[in-house]
Amino acid sequence: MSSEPRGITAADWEPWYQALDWAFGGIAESTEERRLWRGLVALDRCLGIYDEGQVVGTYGEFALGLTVPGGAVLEAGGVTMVSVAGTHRRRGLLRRMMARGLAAARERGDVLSVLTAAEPGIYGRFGYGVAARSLSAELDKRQVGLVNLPPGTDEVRLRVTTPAEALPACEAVYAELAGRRPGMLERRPGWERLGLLDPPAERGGASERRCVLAERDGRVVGYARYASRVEWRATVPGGPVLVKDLDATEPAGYAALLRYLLDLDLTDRVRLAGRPVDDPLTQWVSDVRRADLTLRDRLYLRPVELGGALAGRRYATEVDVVLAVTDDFCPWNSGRWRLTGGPAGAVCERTTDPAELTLDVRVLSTAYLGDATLGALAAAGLVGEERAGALAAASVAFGHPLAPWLPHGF
Ligand SMILES: CC(=O)SCCNC(=O)CCNC(=O)[C@H](O)C(C)(C)COP(=O)(O)OP(=O)(O)OC[C@H]1O[C@@H](n2cnc3c(N)ncnc32)[C@H](O)[C@@H]1OP(=O)(O)O
Repeated sequence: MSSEPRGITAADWEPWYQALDWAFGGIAESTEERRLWRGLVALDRCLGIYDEGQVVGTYGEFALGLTVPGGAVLEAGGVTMVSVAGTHRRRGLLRRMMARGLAAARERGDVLSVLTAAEPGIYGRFGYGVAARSLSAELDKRQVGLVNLPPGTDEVRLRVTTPAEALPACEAVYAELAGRRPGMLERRPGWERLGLLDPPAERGGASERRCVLAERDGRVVGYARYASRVEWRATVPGGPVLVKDLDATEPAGYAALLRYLLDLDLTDRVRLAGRPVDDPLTQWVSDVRRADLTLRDRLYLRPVELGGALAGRRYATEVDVVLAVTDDFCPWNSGRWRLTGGPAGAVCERTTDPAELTLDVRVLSTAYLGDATLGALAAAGLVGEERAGALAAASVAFGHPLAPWLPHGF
């Protein structure tokens, strides 16, 4: 076996993807979805490991642009389609593919690498930290209502249409949000089609997806894509409203959409997944205990070039701090860095000055978009403070008013 990863070509794709499918125990996706991912993946970044002509390892990447605090969009490789054949596991094949992938990302000039993990235990050893978590909720309509809705909610006009017809308006809303909230992905060509995926075989008895648009003063200010599954128990109707996407550029639009989803007849609950952890619905539900909120890991991130990553975002307050970072997997990032910056921009350069905060790259990754504060990470024993006061100042500077959010998987 040649255990060295190599690039693949279009001709390698089918057997390569078949190996991925087997390693996952069946990906169970529609032809339409498979075609979409094939069109979006950066084939020239995909790697395979072969044993006597058989694919035994796969690694793919999307070319993404990720919003960071302050609104800049940084180049980020989105690691995906990672697998090793059951016959070849725990021999270091994944480790080799990750090392090769990150070395190529560095050569290309990517600043960040991101992924969503099949299992949380896999990627920490490669320097990835959970940079954005997500919330799911199930609102029992008999127990949970909405209170304290924002002014203007009653002026919002709602219009139900198809996801295809509404797509341009939805994309405009998405683009506005993506510029504001860290963790969101810039909409590059082709990704808008994610919103249209609705294969009948994957509906699980639910309706075809619909789209409801929220309009105020003639402008679309939000949308929800949803399906419902009406379940009759004898003569009593019930069942969930399944919310796929819910995005709005202003609170009134968001509230009106949520109220509409809760008011749909013949259903008894509303299920939302992959929401931001600071979702406004947590402020509006009348009974937060019965909203069944669950927190999950969502976006994993690591810097490819630490200096570029820290200089690429902005900071809530002025900051001047020397970070001593360990990075065993990408040793070019290890060492001491002076970060100087604030709301207008930042510089991050190597320094020989004494360390003020010490931390591993994985911990820095968790604080990078503002999901966890450096203070909270220090309280967990993961950040060391060598200069009194450095932690509190840096912790505030790294924060962001909106929690980071990855609205959809990749
Ligand atoms: C971004 C994505 O695509 S996520 C999808 C990941 N893929 C899957 O889950 C598909 C099913 N699983 C697999 O294909 C394989 O088990 C993989 C890809 C997860 C791991 O591949 P392997 O070649 O066995 O990993 P490798 O031998 O390089 O192990 C590297 C390290 O990760 C650890 N590791 C591997 N898989 C797991 C896991 N599922 N959970 C926790 N730790 C893991 C190994 O123990 C090893 O630890 P060490 O560094 O302390 O020695």
